[in-house]
Amino acid sequence: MPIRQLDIQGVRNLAPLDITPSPLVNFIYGDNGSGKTSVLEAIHLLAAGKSFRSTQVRQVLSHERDRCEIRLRFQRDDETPERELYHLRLKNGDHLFRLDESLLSAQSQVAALLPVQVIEPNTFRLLSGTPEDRRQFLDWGVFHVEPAFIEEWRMFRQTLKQRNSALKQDQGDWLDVWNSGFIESAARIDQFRKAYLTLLVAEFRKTLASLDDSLDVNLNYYPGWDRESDLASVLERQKDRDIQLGFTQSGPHRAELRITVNRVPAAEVLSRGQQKTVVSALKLAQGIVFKQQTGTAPIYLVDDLASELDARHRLALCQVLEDLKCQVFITSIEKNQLMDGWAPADFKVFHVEHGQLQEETLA
Ligand SMILES: Nc1ncnc2c1ncn2[C@@H]1O[C@H](COP(=O)(O)OP(=O)(O)OP(=O)(O)O)[C@@H](O)[C@H]1O
Repeated sequence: MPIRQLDIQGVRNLAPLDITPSPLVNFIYGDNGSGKTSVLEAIHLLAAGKSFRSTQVRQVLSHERDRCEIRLRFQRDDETPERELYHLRLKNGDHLFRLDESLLSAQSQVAALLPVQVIEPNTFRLLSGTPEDRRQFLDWGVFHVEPAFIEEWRMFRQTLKQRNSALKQDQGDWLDVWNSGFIESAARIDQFRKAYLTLLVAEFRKTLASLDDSLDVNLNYYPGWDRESDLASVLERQKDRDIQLGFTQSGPHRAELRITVNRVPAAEVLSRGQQKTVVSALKLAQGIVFKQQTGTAPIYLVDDLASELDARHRLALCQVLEDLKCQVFITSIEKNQLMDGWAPADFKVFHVEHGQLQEETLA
């Protein structure tokens, strides 16, 4: 799924840039504050519709400009023609996404075309963050390998909204109207998630072992309701409390991926570096499953590779990325932190200084 050409304008401190990345590994190095992360952030803004470090997209736009523009040409595989994705975002919040000459109505259309995975210094928050963070992680995988999932999820969200609205208006008698659709949709979402998890868990185990074979981490799926009961009985049992609270306490919107070590949440027992290793293994496993199911790998954005990882773990992570034969953009402060002990088969090096990005010619 490589990006063949990348053109960024108006993002943070970056001077307008237009580069032809390697279809495999791209090293980006430079001093603190030079603009390395901003390059990754721009790709993420187009591919995922948001920044991975600011909750407010507005912050990504250069102080000096009223808009940012990101344009890239990508190719799904060698057999398919190149296509162009374009994203325009104005300071007032207006934005658009375009594929070749056609406007796209939903960002999810871009996400489906250009799947990206991010490994960055705050990546460990997947373990310490909210159940919703882990649910979103799980659903990224389901969305990308099961085309029917997004529509099912949209329908479920709609039914949930209507059910919650009935609860808020204390219309308990109406709940049965929504319950059957809610339960059917919940069952389908649960099936999609479980099928995906079977694939993910197997790859996660192998990947974690190749990054660090001393870690023994378990993934447990909680569907969003008491596993011992069926959802219909749970809803019936919780009806009065749901009315009191004004929302539905159980269902696939409450699903979670529990990540534990000896039954204790991994975030409570693992060191920062170990947490980063586990989350990296999860994200790499998602890429491996994605490639198995679709024939092509996602693009990896690895920001500040060295943060929290020693040389051995860095090298192991890079090796998994190389084996996956995916396109990678990796940043680091020191060039040798990137290239020490690892010389991928095909790579380009870019240096960033005060927002200016230059490709280095390799001897
Ligand atoms: N909206 C903005 N407009 C212009 N400049 C900005 C804006 N937001 C941040 N900056 C500046 O742009 C630079 C962004 O740097 P970035 O985070 O990409 O650097 P980096 O090379 O990844 O640094 P580090 O190694 O410290 O993580 C910083 O110097 C920051 O002060």
